[in-house]
Amino acid sequence: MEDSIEDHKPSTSSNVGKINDGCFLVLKLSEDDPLSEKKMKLLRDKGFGPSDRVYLHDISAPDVNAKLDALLERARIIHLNDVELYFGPMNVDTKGELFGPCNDLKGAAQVDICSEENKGYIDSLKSLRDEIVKRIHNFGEKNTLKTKMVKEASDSENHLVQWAENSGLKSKLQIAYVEGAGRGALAAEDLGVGDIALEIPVSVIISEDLVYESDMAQILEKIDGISTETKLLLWSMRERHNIDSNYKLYFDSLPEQFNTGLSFGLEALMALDETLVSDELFQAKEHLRSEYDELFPALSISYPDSFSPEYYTWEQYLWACELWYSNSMKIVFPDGKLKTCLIPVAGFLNHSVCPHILHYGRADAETNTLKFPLSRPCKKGEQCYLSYGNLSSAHLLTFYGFLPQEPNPFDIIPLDIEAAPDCSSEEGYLDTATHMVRGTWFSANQDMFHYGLPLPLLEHLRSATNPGLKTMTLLQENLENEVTVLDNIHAIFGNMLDKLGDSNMDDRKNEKWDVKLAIKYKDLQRSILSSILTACYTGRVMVLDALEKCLAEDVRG
Ligand SMILES: C[S@@+](CC[C@H](N)C(=O)[O-])C[C@H]1O[C@@H](n2cnc3c(N)ncnc32)[C@H](O)[C@@H]1O
Repeated sequence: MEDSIEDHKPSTSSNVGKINDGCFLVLKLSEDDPLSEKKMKLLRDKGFGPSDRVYLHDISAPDVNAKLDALLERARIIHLNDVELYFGPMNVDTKGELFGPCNDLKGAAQVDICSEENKGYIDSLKSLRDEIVKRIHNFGEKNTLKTKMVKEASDSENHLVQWAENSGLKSKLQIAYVEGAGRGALAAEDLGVGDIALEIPVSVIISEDLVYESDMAQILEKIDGISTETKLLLWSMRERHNIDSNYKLYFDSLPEQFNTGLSFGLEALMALDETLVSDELFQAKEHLRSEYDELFPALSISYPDSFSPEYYTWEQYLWACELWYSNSMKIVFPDGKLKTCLIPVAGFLNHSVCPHILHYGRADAETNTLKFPLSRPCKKGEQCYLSYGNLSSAHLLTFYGFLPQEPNPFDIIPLDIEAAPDCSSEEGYLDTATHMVRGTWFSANQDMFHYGLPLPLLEHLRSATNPGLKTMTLLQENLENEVTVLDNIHAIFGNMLDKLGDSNMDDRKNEKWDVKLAIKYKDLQRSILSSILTACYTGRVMVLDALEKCLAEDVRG
């Protein structure tokens, strides 16, 4: 899984403070946040200062909602990542709506964390906390994915859980086979915000330490420039066949085949032609093949005892790559080191765009365990989802071999346009060289001058087409410019859609898992592009209507 630590580390420094005039909550934007300047601008636009306080004595029952709205709005802005920041202001400026489900949850969870740190002002904090939990609950109700259990866990999963429990695992989850995702973890009881779904002893986690303790370490040290990840990969290729391995039950529980994009056959690759994922997949596979060729057969010839040729075929190398790409997590250990790990039992957690578990990734030094706390409730029997990070469907397809069921706000289509020199604009967030679009269904603003399209892109093209024009006005020159901008966007994305070809020509009867997935991905990309074209079309109708009115008024004088 992705860099869980970076993804899940709150970018705030949040605090509960006390001075003479009372006890207060502060949500500060971290100075280390690379997006701090843009976020600061957004905070200012919304009327917030850099470190506003919310005094707890101000929070009386009827008032709690207004206070919480302000805190949440602040928290949401602080938690924006670059993609959300690019699209976000459009949502917030118009309706004060969500930036995205995960961001909203992060905002709420972060505010909630503050409340637990304080001993005084219990009533105020309690009412604030209750309201937050209520909102998280409502949010969860709207974002529940139905899981169909296919069958109960088999011996290999049960043995693994038993082994981990013998080493101290505490689990409130039940492993089972779920429809469309292999194994998954279901809540064994009703779980609430803050409950620990899993607590995993560090002793069962597979990390680089095991490589250093093995006989391979000395050989691997001699290889120039070899990464820790490759060392782990090579170690796991042999360890999976070691009948005396301490991790035998873990390796026994892994699938024989991973079915990620890296294993796509020719037909599936052809079906992906002209999609965003095509190049990414091709390059990833080329890269892995050249890495493999650099190491083998040389290592097996020089050290046949440690790198037996039967365990180090290309197919097995690819299997290990898929294992590490789809199952590893980055964890900060009690010694403070960030390590890429395989985590038995936690590896059964599936991903969701709207997950239950967001904040994990730092082992607890006191208990020497890794905890997976819930950021939103999960009812008994419901599947408990983890966030693998803010990942696009292209990435999930390539490295994990699935596409999320829910709309994914990180499914963006990038557009490389040089930023026009004069398009820095008054809006801090617009001075970007990388523009992008995503499905217009994520946009809260489909009105004139927005059309559900990203404002930075529109502003860029407006300025590039007619520099110095006062945009977003109902004046003739501006409206004519607007038509040109919409036509340009339509041409760019219409061309991309054409390249994807006719969906009726896709081989939908094909039974192969990879071809099916490839076609599903292509359909997704088509629907994003179609939504952009529809936005341009309806936008054009709106603008022409306004232009007609404008010209009629001019004629009337
Ligand atoms: C860390 S493992 C999770 C456990 C996995 N389901 C299993 O049976 O081992 C990651 C893999 O689970 C599957 N997966 C995760 N989330 C999924 C989802 N939302 N839908 C379908 N498959 C998913 C993908 O095959 C992915 O490569």
